Amino acid sequence: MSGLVLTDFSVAHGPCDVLRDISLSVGPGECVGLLGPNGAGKTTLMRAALGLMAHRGQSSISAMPLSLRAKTVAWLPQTREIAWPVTVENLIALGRLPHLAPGGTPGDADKAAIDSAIARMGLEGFRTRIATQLSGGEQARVLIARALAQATPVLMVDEPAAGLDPAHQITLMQTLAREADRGRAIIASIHDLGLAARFCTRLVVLWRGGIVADGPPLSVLTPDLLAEVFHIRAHIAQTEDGVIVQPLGLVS
Ligand SMILES: Nc1ncnc2c1ncn2[C@@H]1O[C@H](COP(=O)(O)OP(=O)(O)OP(=O)(O)O)[C@@H](O)[C@H]1O
Repeated sequence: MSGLVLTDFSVAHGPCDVLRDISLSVGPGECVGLLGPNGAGKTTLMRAALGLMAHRGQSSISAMPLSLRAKTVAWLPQTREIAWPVTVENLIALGRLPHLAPGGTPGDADKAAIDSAIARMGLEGFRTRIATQLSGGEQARVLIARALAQATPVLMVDEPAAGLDPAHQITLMQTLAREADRGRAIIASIHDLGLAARFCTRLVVLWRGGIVADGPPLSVLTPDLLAEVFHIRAHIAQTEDGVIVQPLGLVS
């Protein structure tokens, strides 16, 4: 199974580099939480790595031909847009398109992948609902299910927990962690430090155009880093349920 390798990777918006000379490798089995304050470049990094934005340097994914890219990486963008009033099941089935022959229809393996994604996102009762008529959080779960149904070795998701209630946030993060356990490479931008610390195997922090920390959650989320990068202090504890990170207040 493949992952993502970025080498000397830089991205500019206009004349300014948002990201400079980043090197990052994410392999099978890793669930990487991509952290950083607003505007740090998390979305930019993922979109450029996918080949959706111009960049300098190398991305192992953007270098692939389009047909291979669609079989290699599934992408959940930050802006959840459902363009057509299709049923939930048909929308999730779109995740199988890269695997179908031109003009082909879904076979047993495709139907199994769709059913599995529906089950993992708890959407059994929504199959025949019109996707555009769902709540924001329900639509987010449908789009995550579409990405899961794509069954790619790499899953890149931009703030996947945004808009989900606590139970569905935990379900989502458990699902991502399980997908990593099964050998996928997961890259998830995430603002909730508690969810990131508890469910990700590795955290990568973007700040001022570069990676300023990269490693296991407890080694990354130090008081100094939280103060300098996020301007917060937090309670951090290792419990039998995992790492807990609770922001407490601002530091100047
Ligand atoms: N199309 C654009 N044109 C010019 N600047 C842009 C454009 N898109 C993003 N930027 C700038 O690039 C920087 C990085 O944006 P990006 O969306 O990657 O950050 P982010 O870390 O994902 O932020 P957030 O946590 O707020 O979603 C920001 O300063 C943003 O204002």
